[in-house]
Amino acid sequence: MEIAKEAVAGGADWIEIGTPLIKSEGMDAIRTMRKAFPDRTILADMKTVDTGAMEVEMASKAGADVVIVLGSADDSTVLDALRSAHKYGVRLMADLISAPDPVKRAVDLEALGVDYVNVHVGIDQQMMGKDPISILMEISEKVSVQLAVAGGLDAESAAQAVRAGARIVIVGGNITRSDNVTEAARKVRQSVDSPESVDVRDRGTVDQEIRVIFREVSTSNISDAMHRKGAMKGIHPLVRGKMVGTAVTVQAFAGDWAKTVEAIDIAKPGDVIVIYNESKDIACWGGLATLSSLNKGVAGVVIEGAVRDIDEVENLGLPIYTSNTVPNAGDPKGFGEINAEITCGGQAVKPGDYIIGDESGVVVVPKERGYELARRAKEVNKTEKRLFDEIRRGGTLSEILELKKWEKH
Ligand SMILES: O=C(CO)[C@H](O)[C@H](O)COP(=O)(O)O
Repeated sequence: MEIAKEAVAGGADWIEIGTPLIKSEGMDAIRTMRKAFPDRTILADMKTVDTGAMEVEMASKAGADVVIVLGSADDSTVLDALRSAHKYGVRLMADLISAPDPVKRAVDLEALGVDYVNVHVGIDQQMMGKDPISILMEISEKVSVQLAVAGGLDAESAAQAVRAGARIVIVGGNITRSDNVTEAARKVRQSVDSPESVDVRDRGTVDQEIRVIFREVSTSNISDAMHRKGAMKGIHPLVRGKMVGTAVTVQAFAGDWAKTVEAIDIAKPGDVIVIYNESKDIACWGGLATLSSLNKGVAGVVIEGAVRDIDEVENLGLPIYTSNTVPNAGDPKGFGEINAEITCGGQAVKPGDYIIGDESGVVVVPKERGYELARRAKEVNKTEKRLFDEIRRGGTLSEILELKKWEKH
């Protein structure tokens, strides 16, 4: 309710009751919003896939103005939902989420007579790098039904969406999980009203985008996004500093520092050297290796093993995370491997995996899930910012999360 009030203050015309809220609170969620916002359009995201007439009836009687049916539902469901919508005086929106051929389905749905077609990329799909704008552009050339658009939109993509032909812009997380909902809604409102004035940023390559996001989030956010996995055990910050990069791995053996130092020559700018050294009592890394790494633009070093020259490495400032420190080193004998799959801090690390370190420790993100987990960690980060804001207003974490209600039974 608070979020809805703040979003309306920022200029939202419609309030969408999202599917998770409907699943949690049922039709009461619609009734409550209808009562609180008599002059706003209430959109019930029922995502109806069967029994279209009954679900539209329920939502309309609870106070919805517009009800969402899945675009990929059978034609019989869409048609019966439409009959019910006409009977109860509400409008029907068909949502193209996960439709196998969204362009063709949009044409069909227009022919069936729906009031709106929603070009929607779902939250899980967004995490895999899908966005709705390109599909919207294609669809807007083929239909004249009013188009809505949803799927990870913010002020910038809202402007792109309007330029691409959307009449209704549905924004979820970038408003509801903002720490300033009114301001976030106001920015979207401005973009929708003056889309031509909004500049679209170049996000760079996927790897650049991943690194930017990992810089913005914490290792705790990433570990949450990985369902409590990914964190190295027994590895702590030695030289403090945020570290984001891709792994160059080293398997080293007790008393031998040849491969750890040769890895510096193989590393590219922005890489993190991740070392498993058999011994925690003989250092495989020190001041000279650290200075060499700085010359190569290495982003940081992680060592299960030992580091020495602590006064020097602290002055040099390259982020180093390790399990131990000792004064003595071994010799460069030449055993070991560079860029083999290793285990460091109890985590499997492959060359190219994303390695992120901060005050809480180090997490490993498999390279093939880099984009997805960066995006999911960002979502965790947004939720936490919102929770901080709510706790600042008074109350406790358990009250705000309704912990008792949601404990496992
Ligand atoms: O229906 C939804 C998810 O299925 C969301 O409401 C919709 O995607 C908008 O939220 P977001 O902007 O966070 O994607």
